[in-house]
Amino acid sequence: MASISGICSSSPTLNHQNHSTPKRRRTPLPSFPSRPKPFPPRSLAREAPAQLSSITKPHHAGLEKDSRALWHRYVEWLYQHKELGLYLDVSRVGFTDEFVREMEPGFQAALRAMEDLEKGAIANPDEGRMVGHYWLRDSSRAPTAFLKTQIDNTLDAICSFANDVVSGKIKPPSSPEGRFTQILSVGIGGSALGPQFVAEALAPDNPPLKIRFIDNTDPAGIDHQIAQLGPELASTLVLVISKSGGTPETRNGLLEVQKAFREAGLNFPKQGVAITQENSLLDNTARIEGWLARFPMFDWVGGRTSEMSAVGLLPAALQSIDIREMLAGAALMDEANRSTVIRNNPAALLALCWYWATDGVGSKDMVILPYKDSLLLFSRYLQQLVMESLGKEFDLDGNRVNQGISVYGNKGSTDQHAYIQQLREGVHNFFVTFIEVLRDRPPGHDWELEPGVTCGDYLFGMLQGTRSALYANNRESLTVTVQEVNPRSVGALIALYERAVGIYASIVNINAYHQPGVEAGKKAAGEVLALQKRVLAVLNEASCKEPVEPLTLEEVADRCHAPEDIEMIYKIIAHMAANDRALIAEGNCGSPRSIKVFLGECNLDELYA
Ligand SMILES: O=P(O)(O)OC[C@H]1O[C@](O)(CO)[C@@H](O)[C@@H]1O
Repeated sequence: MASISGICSSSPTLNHQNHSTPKRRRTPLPSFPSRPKPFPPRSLAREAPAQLSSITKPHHAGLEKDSRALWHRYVEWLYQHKELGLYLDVSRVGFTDEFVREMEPGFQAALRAMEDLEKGAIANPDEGRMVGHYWLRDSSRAPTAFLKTQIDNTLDAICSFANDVVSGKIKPPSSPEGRFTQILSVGIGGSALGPQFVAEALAPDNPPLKIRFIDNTDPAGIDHQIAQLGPELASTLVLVISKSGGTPETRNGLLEVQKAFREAGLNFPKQGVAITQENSLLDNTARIEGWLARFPMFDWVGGRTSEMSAVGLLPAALQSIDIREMLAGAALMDEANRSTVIRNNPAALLALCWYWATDGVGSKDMVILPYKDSLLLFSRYLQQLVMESLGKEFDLDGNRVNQGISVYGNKGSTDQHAYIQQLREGVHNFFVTFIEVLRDRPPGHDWELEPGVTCGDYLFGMLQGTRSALYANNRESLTVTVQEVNPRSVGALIALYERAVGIYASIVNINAYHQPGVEAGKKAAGEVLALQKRVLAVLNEASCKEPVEPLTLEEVADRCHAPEDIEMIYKIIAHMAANDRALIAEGNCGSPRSIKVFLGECNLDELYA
């Protein structure tokens, strides 16, 4: 059907790479810049601490280098959560006692704001919403009995559904195996990143159901996931996850999966599960079509803090991950984070270090380096949690602040052989968070690959060596240590960062719980697709003429009444030409003015519609 001529058959301009390292404005900083004034915390606790004057970094020559003094600082500031076996070492961040004193009133106000938030205050003023992800792991804190019951009932429903699927009580309609063997999770952003991180961190080597993800509207990526499932599509449970129930990428993923089911002669509704807000488009579709199950996503849980809702818990439970342990770890961490003493409150300590390291304006990037393969996706998970929460143009008073902290990372020691060279010696625009896991392997599995040395000792040595080498060059770092990667520690890590983000946002006076910037891109994407429809209509009209009338790009733009959109029209045509779309583009894509375009087929129905 498609006919392409000229060299327009390969799209010259459309491939924009997604880099995991976000681009950011580089602000030249003197080696020890003045601290900006901390913004008086507002949001919920509106009182501005009177003594928050300018907070300045002392003009000493560098970080503490005397090893005894450093050891003293390490011991003095080391945070330990005994029950969780979690430590936070902030000794390699150079904040001073004076800085902590000056920040104290701001932190107290932020902690009061957090207390109000947990009691059900409208903490997301723009959207008029409560922010209740903390209730998910301790429903007794929910502000009403109704919400408590909703949380408890949903958790019970998740556990019972997962048990029934894993045990084979709930069966796929036409699988020879007689039980579900695969999960295909369709969702994006907060509806994918938590489940991906947790699956990578905690799924057993042979889970009862293996999980794979469609988290984009990339047709090749979708095809790949479906092809990998092969005949097991018949025993695949499809989780469609979307809080709003209307996200285009997720809708497209669903439509593509439904098409694959039709082509395989399978009955999609009997294998489909929706996780979404009540009465969303997705919820209504699932209800009307009679999908296998539906689980609620609550209005008061944001996408990026939804890992402990059905969004994260259902996929985890289906992989036999102990979700009650995850919740327990998060609840213990939440409790610790309610301390009003900064040094006893790990989330506040993190926020304090972020403020110090980034001057409270995001002047340095947060590099997350877990020394454990299973925590590989933690940095990607945190990228959304931190950047979507803190990356805001305006503060709560409407001042333009362009806040945020850029997050990237991968894993150690792998990154030693990639970008650590630059961290040690290159541009000084970051601080590092090491994630250390004390237990190398399950007990009884270790062996010495050299006398007295195990593989895990090497990993440990690499972490310690990198930390020391960075510090020696005045590069600041934090270290979070856990005993092992298990549901409890992963729950605690998620809770730690969720709260640190909330506290930090309060300190810099921004709304951490909305994402107005995302809408601009979504709206623009919608406009491009609308323009594409107009381009097709104009081309159809010209192509239905006798003889066919090939059009230049200028002519297409004029007839679309969109001369200002000519570049976008060129890109639309190049994209369609590269994709066999019954479009004939003659000329050279490298010289857009030479292009003439028409359709290989004339659609009279559309013309006279
Ligand atoms: O769960 P939904 O409504 O499909 O949204 C997915 C993601 O899209 C965003 O709204 C941003 O576009 C995220 O905040 C969210 O996690």
